[in-house]
Amino acid sequence: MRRRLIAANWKLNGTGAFAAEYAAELVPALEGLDPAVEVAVMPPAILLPALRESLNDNSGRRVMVGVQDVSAWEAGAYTGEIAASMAADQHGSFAIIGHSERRQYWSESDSRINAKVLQALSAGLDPILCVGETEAEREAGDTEAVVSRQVREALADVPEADWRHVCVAYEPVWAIGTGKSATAEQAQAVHAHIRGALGELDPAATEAPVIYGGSVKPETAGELFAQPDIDGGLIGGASLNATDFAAICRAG
Ligand SMILES: O=C[C@H](O)COP(=O)(O)O
Repeated sequence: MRRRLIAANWKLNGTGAFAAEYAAELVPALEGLDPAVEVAVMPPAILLPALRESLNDNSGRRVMVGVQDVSAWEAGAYTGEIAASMAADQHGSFAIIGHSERRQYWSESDSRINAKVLQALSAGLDPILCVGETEAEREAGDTEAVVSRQVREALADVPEADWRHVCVAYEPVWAIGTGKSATAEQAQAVHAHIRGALGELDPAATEAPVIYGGSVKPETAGELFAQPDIDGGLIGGASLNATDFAAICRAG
């Protein structure tokens, strides 16, 4: 049985006070949630210790935390970077890697993303690798080729024993923050294709969860997560409201 994961990506939002209020609201709202559903929140890295602490204060230990990016390097003269091992040291469990905003605004290449995935795995973080096509690529009929390339290159050299720690997020770029989610059928088709691409890399990789991100809302989550190859979600805007995020977790 594959893992099921609902992850929040706060992007560039939040403060210590927001983290405290969020934890106090989220933990009771998740009461009774199916224990098989993993829940993780990725605040800006500087807020990770505050969020972890606030979750613990509210007995919210089942909610895991993580970061939105890690450095491709382990240590050294890389000003402004945060190493995967530092996030793990602060009790992070996950790292979003290769988000389309990082690919777009920081020109992250598949090979740089691959280095980050391998850093995360060796530090003991579970990478959530983001892949997805732009609107122009979809219109040109290139969706499958684009996500196949991203999966193949970003997940090169993953050790066989580490596949159980890898998660892929399919995030069509045209659906991120636009209010225009992929339909359940569109997403399911790409997820099935991604699973095939994972299998070509390594038979053990087909068990990696593939989650969907892009304008997921409490009202749309149920239909998306009911698809056979959609194992959860990576939630941006709607995750900033703890009540909405908890409702999305319940649909997982
Ligand atoms: O990481 C999350 C995704 O970019 C989705 O963001 P969104 O839910 O605001 O569309």
